[in-house]
Amino acid sequence: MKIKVPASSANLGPGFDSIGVAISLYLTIEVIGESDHWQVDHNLGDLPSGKDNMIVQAALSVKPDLTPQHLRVESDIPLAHGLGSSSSAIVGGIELADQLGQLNLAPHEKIEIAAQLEGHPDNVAPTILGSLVVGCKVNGHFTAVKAPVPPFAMIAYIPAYNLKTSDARAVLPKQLSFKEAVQASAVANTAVAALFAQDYEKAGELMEADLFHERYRSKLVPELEIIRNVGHEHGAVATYLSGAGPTIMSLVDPQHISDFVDAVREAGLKDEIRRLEVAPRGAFWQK
Ligand SMILES: Nc1ncnc2c1ncn2[C@@H]1O[C@H](COP(=O)(O)OP(=O)(O)O)[C@@H](O)[C@H]1O
Ligand SMILES: N[C@@H](CCOP(=O)(O)O)C(=O)O
Repeated sequence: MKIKVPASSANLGPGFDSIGVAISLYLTIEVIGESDHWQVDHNLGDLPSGKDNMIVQAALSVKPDLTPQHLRVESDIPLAHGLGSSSSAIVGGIELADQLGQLNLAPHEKIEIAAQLEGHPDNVAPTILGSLVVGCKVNGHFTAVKAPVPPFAMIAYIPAYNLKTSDARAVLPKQLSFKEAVQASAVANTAVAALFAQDYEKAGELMEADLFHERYRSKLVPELEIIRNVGHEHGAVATYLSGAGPTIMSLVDPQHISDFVDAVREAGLKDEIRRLEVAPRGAFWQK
């Protein structure tokens, strides 16, 4: 049995800690069988291979008495690159506990557990539900709503360097003034309204008008402004910092993909560019 868990791209500009979209790169967890200790064989460098692996930790946080398993983990989600690898690991662990422990958790219960572990729902909610999701914490619990998926190609520029989410959060201010907070939230609210109205001209402008995080993080990811400017001339409806970065995501009119990619190259950016798809389905099991 295998669990397949999609990646995710969070924030979409002003939806900081709130909006995310599931992406068609996958973490795969294969259950080989019971063992006398937790064993995680993986292709992910020096990540833990035992009980201290994040997937196992998430599973045990749901069901501490789970029988240890031998797992084989493969992933095409780059680590510490703003594509939600840690959220996919957490969601994978919750799915594992749900299946092995026959817990029959409902999607909203999985979101609650995963968002508590991750601290915010923007990656975990789409990773569980699939497609584009808006969520928040309210009255002490997490809530999430699916939104229409924009009909554009998701073109990711994936810099070679890593950026840990914790490092990219450390550059954010502790406080915003009341005036700034009102303006930042007004931009986010209107962006969400435009996404639901499927008015992508307005949505694109608003997705590029974030005031919560990108202006503080752009010094860590200087490619953001370059690609955003290229996008304005070459068919992108919006370019945003994917999660905490360093991946930069552009929503591009499918007719303009090669023009856009050529222009990014002409701007001197040499790292990986990938066309990704929105994953319509969240984490699932297969035989
Ligand atoms: N499959 C996995 N198994 C165990 N730990 C993982 C896995 N995927 C990610 N992680 C942990 O999450 C960290 C990356 O999380 P983070 O800095 O939030 O970046 P991102 O979620 O954007 O990839 C990795 O360094 C590792 O500690
Ligand atoms: N809202 C978070 C999202 C982090 O996503 P990740 O993919 O970088 O883990 C943030 O912007 O810090």
